[in-house]
Amino acid sequence: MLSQLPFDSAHVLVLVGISTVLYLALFLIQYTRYELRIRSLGVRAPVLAQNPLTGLRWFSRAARAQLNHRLLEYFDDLFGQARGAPTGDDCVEVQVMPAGGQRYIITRDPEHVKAVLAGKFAHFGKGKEFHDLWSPFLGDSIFTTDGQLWHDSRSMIRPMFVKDRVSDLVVFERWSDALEGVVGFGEEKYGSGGGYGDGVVDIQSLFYRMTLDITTDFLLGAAVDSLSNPRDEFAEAFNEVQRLQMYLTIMGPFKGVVPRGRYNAGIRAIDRFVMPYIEAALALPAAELEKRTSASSSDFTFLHSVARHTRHPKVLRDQIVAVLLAGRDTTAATLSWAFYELSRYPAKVARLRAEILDSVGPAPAAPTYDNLKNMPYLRHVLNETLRLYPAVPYNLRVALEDTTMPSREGQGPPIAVLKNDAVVYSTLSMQRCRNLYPRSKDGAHFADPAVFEPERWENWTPKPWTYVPFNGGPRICVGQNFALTEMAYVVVRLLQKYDKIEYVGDWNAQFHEPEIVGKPGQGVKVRLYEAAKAA
Ligand code: HEM
Repeated sequence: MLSQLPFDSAHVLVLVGISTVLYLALFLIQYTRYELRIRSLGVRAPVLAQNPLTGLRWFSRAARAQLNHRLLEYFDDLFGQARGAPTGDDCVEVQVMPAGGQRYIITRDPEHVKAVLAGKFAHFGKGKEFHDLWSPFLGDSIFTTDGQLWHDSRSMIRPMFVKDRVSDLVVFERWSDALEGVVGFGEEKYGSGGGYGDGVVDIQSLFYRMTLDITTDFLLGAAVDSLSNPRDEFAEAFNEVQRLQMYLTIMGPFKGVVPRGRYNAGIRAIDRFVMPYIEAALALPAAELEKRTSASSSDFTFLHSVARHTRHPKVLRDQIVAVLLAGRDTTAATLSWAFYELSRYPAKVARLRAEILDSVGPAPAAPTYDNLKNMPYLRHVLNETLRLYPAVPYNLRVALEDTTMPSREGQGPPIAVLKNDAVVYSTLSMQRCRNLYPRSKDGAHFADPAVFEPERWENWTPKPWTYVPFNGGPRICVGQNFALTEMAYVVVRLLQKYDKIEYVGDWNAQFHEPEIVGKPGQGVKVRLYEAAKAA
C-alpha cells in the first residue's frame, strides 16, 4: 500500500527536515525582530520565565498563592528575584511564550505606577482582553473600557459624586442607624456570620451588608436591606461572581480551565435584581425623571440621573453594576480592617472617640459634612488603614502601544513595554515596602511601616505616588470623597455609642484575603461595649 504512494520514507524525512529548518528560521527571524523591537525602546526587567514551562510554574504558583491567601508573599518573592537589577529592585517580567507571547511586567515601583496611571496615561488601558474577560459581569462600563467609551462613562458618572451630592448624608444615616440596630443581636435573628450571641458580632459581615444597602439605596433608590436579609439571592450572587472573576483574572492565559457554571448563574441572579429597577426608571415620563433628578429632589438616585443620558437598559445595567462593585466591598473591607486594627489599641479608640465627642457631641447628635472633614485623627485612622490595606491590592493595565517605563530612579535605559504587554502593579506590596519610608534618625520617631500607627500622619506626608489607595491620574477613583465620607460617618456613629472594641477572633489566624478587594479572611469578630451615658 505504502509503496503505491508517490513519496518513499526518504522523501518524508527530507520534507520533515525542510519544514523544521523553515520553522526554526522563521522563529529565529521572529525572535530577532522581537528582541530588536525591545532593544530599540530600552531593556527588560529581570526575566523570570520566557517559555510555557517556566511560565506555567509562575502562574500555578500564583493560583496556589491566591487559593491559600498568600498572594502578597508571592509578589514579595517575585520582587526578591530582582534585587540589584539595573532596572530596579521592584520590577520583574514573566513571559509565557518567547518571541511575542503574552508578557507580564510586574511592578511595585512608584515611578512605574506614576507612568502607567498618569505620565503615560494614553499608552496604557484596561485593554481588550480585560474587557472581554470582565464583560459578562461589568459589560461596557467605566471599569472595562478605554478611550472615548471610558471618557463618556466617566462624564456620565462624575456629577453623581460632586460635593453637593456627597454632602447629603441621609443615606449614610439611614444605614448606619440600621447597623447599630443589629450590632449585638444574636445569631438566631441575623443568621450565620452576623451575630454569635454573647454580644459578639462579625462586624465585617455587618459592614459588607451595610455598604451593600448604602450602595443599592444610593444607586437605585431601593436597598437590598441585606442587614435584615443576609441570605438575599442577589447579595450571595454578587459575592460569588466577584470571587470567580478574580480567580479567572489570576489564571491569565490558563483561565480556560476554570468552570463557569456558577459564574454565569450568579450574573443571571444579579440581572434579575437590577433590571426591574432599570425598567421602572425607563418607564417614567421624561418630566417625572427630570423632577427626580433636580438638585432639591429627595428621590434623587444615581439610576435616574444616568437614565437622563441614555435610554439603553444594558448601558444603565453595566454602569450600575460597576459602581456597585466599586463602592461596596472597598468601603466594607476598609472599615473592617480599621476596626480590626483599632481593637488592638484601646488608647487609639479612646483618642478617636474623644475627638468625635469633641467635634460632634454624643448621640443622637448627627455629624455634619464639615464635622467629618475636620477631624484630623479620624482622617489619619482612615489613611493609615488604606496604607496598610489598600482596598484594591493588585491591579493591571495593558500597553495600548509600544512605550517605556523608567528604570531605577530614572537612570539607565528605560524598561521596554510593547503593545499588549500587561503591567501588573501591587499597591499593597508597594505601600508596605520599607525602602519607601523614612528611617528613624536623630531621635525623630517613625513607626515601623508594618505597624498600624495613625499618629505617623501627624508629621509625615508620603512621597508622591508611594501612597495611591485610590489610584491616581485621570482614572483616579471617582468615588473617593463618597467613600471617605461614608466611612467617617459610620465610624463616628459607632464610636459615639461604643467606647471599647474587644477582638474575640484568633489574632494568629487572621490573614489578608485577596479577592478583587482585600479583606480580613477570618472576618472581624468583636464585642462592642456601650459607653456609659453621661449623667
Ligand atoms: C475605600 C474605598 C475605595 C477605594 C480604596 C477605592 C479605590 C479605587 C481604585 C484603586 C480605583 C481604580 C481601579 C482601576 O482603575 O483599575 C477605583 C476606581 C473607581 N472607583 Fe473607587 N474606591 C473606593 C470606593 C469607591 C466608592 C464608594 C465608589 C462609588 C460609590 C467608587 C467608585 C469608583 C469608580 C466608578 C471607579 C472607576 C473610575 C474610572 O475608571 O474612571 N469607589 N477606586
